Amino acid sequence: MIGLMSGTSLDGVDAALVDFDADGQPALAGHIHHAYPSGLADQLRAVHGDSPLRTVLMLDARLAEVYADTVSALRSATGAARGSVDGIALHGQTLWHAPAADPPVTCQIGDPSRLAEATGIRVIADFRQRDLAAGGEGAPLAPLFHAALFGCDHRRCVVNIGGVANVSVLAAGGQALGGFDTGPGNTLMDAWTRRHLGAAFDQDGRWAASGSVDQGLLEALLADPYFRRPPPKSIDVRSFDLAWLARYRGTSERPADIQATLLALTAESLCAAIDEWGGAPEDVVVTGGGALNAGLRRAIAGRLAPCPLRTGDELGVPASLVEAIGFAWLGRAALRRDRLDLASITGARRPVPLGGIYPA
Ligand SMILES: Nc1ncnc2c1ncn2[C@@H]1O[C@H](COP(=O)(O)OP(=O)(O)OP(=O)(O)O)[C@@H](O)[C@H]1O
Ligand SMILES: CC(=O)N[C@H]1[C@@H]2OC[C@@H](O2)[C@@H](O)[C@@H]1O[C@H](C)C(=O)O
Repeated sequence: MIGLMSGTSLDGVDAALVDFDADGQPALAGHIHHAYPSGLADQLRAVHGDSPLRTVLMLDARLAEVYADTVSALRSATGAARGSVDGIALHGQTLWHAPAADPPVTCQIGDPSRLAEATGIRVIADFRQRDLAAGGEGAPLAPLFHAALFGCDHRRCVVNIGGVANVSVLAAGGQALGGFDTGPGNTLMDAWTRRHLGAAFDQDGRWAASGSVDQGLLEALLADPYFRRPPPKSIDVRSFDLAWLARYRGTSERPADIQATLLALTAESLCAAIDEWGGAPEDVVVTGGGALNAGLRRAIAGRLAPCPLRTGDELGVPASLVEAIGFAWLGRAALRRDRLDLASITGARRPVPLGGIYPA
């Protein structure tokens, strides 16, 4: 199974070729990262609720081509024959996520029909829709595969730090007890870095480390009601953008101090959520692109101590590939027609099958 994940950071596509044993344990057989072609991330970032349908449909088709190129590059890198791949589990690109709207909606684009046609491999997509239809938030879906990948004999939290950060709460024995979005992951730090340094991200939080946390601003940001709302809960990445930051920020702060404060915001909101709803874990595993940020890892580890912080890599799963492997896991579940129980995570009313199947 191939898992394709393109997340809210808009940095490109993570692709994982995954084999499963009879118990559903994944083994990574190969992977690539395919950066979005120049300009595409900016086009995606510019989409908003009132964007013309034409713009959205063009991006839907364009992304399917990018995903097909990604699958082709992964097959070349691994030598995987078309016939040996059971399917492509496609997350797609989230454009809009509004579980509290009436009716609730979530939108992931990247046309699965075109991808099936271009690759000759069946595609499994639209994973979030059925959960939403069953009364769930539609996100996060990660706790189920976090349990399969990282469940163990003690209480554990698994954190994904992408554009948005989410946490999964695992019981001793590995069962997923809960999971929710904790708030911003890398999104605000990335946006601030793009604005002031013209770079995609703040490598290892070095720029943040050159500034000082503005405690007053940090407290004001942490007073946003989202952080105190009990789960189930999930967010659109735009809920925490530079316009949100501008509502709290004075005009005189140094940009590096703001960056230090944004890094502290990600770390503190995440750790406070674990304190409150994490079930007193014996360790915390960090995954996602944010796990590669040494400065952010230090801030989280310092705040969680003495509870140990481990990375996905330390446990044998590359941190930046967990979501792509996870979607392969969800693709396998869809082909098996498993009904997945997300009641304690997204709030879905009953176990439902996730994902639509687009035959080759
Ligand atoms: N060495 C590094 N230093 C700092 N930040 C890093 C580093 N490597 C990766 N990142 C961060 O990780 C981000 C990419 O993370 P990832 O691929 O997990 O996001 P995503 O899958 O788009 O997000 P989501 O989980 O929200 O869907 C980059 O935008 C950057 O902020
Ligand atoms: C709507 C949407 O795309 N949500 C993503 C996003 O990225 C992180 C966080 O917000 C999480 O809720 C989710 O992705 C992961 C894979 C999930 O569903 O668990």
